[in-house]
Amino acid sequence: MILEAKNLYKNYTKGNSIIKVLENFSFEMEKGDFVAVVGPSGAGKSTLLHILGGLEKPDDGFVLFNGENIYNNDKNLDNIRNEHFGFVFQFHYLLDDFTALENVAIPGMINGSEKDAFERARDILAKMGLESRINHFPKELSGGEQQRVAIARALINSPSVLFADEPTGNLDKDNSKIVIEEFKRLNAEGLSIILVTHDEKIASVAKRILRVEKL
Ligand SMILES: Nc1ncnc2c1ncn2[C@@H]1O[C@H](COP(=O)(O)OP(=O)(O)OP(=O)(O)O)[C@@H](O)[C@H]1O
Repeated sequence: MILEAKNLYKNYTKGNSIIKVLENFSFEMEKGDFVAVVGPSGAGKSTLLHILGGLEKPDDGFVLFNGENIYNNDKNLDNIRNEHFGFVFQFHYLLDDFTALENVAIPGMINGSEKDAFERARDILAKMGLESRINHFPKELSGGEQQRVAIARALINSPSVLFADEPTGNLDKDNSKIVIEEFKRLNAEGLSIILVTHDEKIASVAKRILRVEKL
């Protein structure tokens, strides 16, 4: 199993009230799986994705990556996140003053040489059909192109699991389609993907649908 959640609990407190988000939630994911997380607004989809991706600690329970408890120690968690996990969000968060190529290469410099990072970035962008856009700045790209650059950036350190939170939430129909095709291609190449969406049509491209309910 590449990713497992065991008996997760998560509450938030807002003033005097407690918002229960996860209660004894367990989940297993095999390598190469493609899971779409769907459910009503406020059901806890993003919270679950953040907990599974090592971005937010559960109140109780475990998250295991390749059998290892990711929240065991902070340094280990940083390593797992940087080396094995990739993230794509609804907004691309690209750096305005850097080109598409630089945006993708920069996080790749943590784990290798600058030259390698640029070569890998060029490669990934080319596979996404963005070869002619590598020297463009984010504002010179369409919404779909920007999001594909953000996906390329998430892939620069060759993650084993890609976490995506409403990656098409900000895109029109045509661009959503292009981005979703990209996820399908990456999954076909062996990447494990977990994707939050409220769009059933997008969820239908996944291998498996995980429905979360509001507690
Ligand atoms: N940091 C926080 N502090 C307090 N409450 C929070 C916090 N983060 C999330 N919540 C609450 O937890 C619940 C689950 O939120 P979450 O964003 O995970 O839901 P979601 O299913 O992703 O919703 P949406 O589809 O609207 O994005 C919501 O009621 C939300 O208001």
